[in-house]
Amino acid sequence: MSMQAAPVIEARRLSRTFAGPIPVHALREVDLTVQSGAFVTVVGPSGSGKSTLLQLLGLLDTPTSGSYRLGGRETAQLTEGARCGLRATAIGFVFQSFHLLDGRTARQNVELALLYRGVGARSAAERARGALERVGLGDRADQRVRTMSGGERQRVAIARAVVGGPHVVLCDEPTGSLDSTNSGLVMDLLVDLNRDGTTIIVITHDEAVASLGSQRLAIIDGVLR
Ligand SMILES: Nc1ncnc2c1ncn2[C@@H]1O[C@H](COP(=O)(O)OP(=O)(O)OP(=O)(O)O)[C@@H](O)[C@H]1O
Repeated sequence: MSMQAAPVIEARRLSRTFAGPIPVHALREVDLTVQSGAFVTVVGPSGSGKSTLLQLLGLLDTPTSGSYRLGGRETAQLTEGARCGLRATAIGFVFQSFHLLDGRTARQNVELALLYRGVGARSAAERARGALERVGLGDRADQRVRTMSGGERQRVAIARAVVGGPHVVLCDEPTGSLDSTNSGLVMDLLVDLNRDGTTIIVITHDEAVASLGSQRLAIIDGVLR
């Protein structure tokens, strides 16, 4: 009776080689299928290809070979403009070092994600406030990010990542700059968002974070399994 929806992510034999005197095979024929609502964790040692994988999945880099479908759409032939557009609407990013505008308020940071996509100012302000409430920072919306703790900054970054309703949220070592208390808060929040239906992919060194995954993967020397 039920029809299987297309996976959010479908990578087939995805490879990325960095050219040079000695070429680096950072990713080797990676196959990855992520269904809507999954919580994927990827662990691997330094240099194993984790960031390269996330860059490809986030349309920040293009594969040397292989196919990558995002939200049912093949991405290989997209123009740079179309890639940017798809990245802005389909993907939320959370980085280890937050990548926020420190001189702006929490709300301004979250709003910007919507304004870039052409959402009207008033609607953007409302949705930003809602997203900040969702991460427990409703009362901090007008505080400058510069004056916030690392844990609070990461929650602002998560609000920014989810505010546009992306297909998937990609997290690169989201707890890497946090102490254990704040790591715990951020992990709880990611689990919570996933329960509400957000598809999440996290790359991490942290076994505690990895253990949260419903789909747990490891990458070694560019090979994912
Ligand atoms: N732009 C680049 N040019 C050349 N080599 C690169 C480039 N980016 C990554 N590499 C190489 O590709 C391999 C995988 O790197 P990647 O950053 O994906 O690893 P990682 O698992 O994320 O490592 P870490 O945990 O230390 O961040 C490494 O050998 C790295 O040196």
